[in-house]
Amino acid sequence: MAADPKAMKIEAARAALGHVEDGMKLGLGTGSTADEFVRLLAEKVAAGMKVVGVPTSVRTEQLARELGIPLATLEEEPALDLTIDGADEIGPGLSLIKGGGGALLREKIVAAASKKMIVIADESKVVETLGAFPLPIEVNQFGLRATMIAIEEAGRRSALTGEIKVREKDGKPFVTDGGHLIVDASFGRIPATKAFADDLNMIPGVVEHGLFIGLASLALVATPGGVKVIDGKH
Ligand SMILES: O=C(CO)[C@H](O)[C@H](O)COP(=O)(O)O
Repeated sequence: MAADPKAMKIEAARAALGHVEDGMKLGLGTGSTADEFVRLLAEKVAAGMKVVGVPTSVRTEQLARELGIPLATLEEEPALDLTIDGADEIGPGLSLIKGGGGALLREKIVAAASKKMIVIADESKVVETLGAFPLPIEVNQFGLRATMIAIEEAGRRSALTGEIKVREKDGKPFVTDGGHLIVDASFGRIPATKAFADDLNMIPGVVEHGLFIGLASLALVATPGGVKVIDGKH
């Protein structure tokens, strides 16, 4: 297989398609790798496969709609069979960092409403310890400074320090589909992932964070030598 990043994303997405069965209710992730899955799924739908997709972002909704995939909201289909999504980092036990595309809140809600979550990625996303990728944290706009201070304090309790900044797009604060802001925390390696995640969950202004722990059950990781299957124990 070529080491071209786009080709690797397509191969991971193609492998995920092998887990999709007729009649499934699917969570559709967000990002360039998830987009490749949506494109391949659309080909299957055009060929007669019956599925319903629940998108994790307005972006994915638009793509899936354009390509003719039948869609529902999570209100209409609150229990899903399978979610396929990308990740920014894949760590031990299939712990993940997500939110590089700013969709982490809906991605986590949809993954939690699914019997199974499969992560698709190229091998550059697999890490020994999460944290080289700045951790996206979705926060309420109200009380932003107080929330950022509380995030710094939570970091210090886990021996984590580093820059935290409000994500911008086109020179303005990036606003999520839910109307919140994203704070990216460049804390570096996060060994005590669960303890830090729990601490972040205690901050009232934190809507959700990009640490996904215990949600993914399988990762399909494209390498130049083929797609590697990682279960929850690597
Ligand atoms: O979490 C995400 C979006 O919120 C994406 O899954 C993550 O950023 C990976 O994206 P890509 O496949 O483009 O590398």
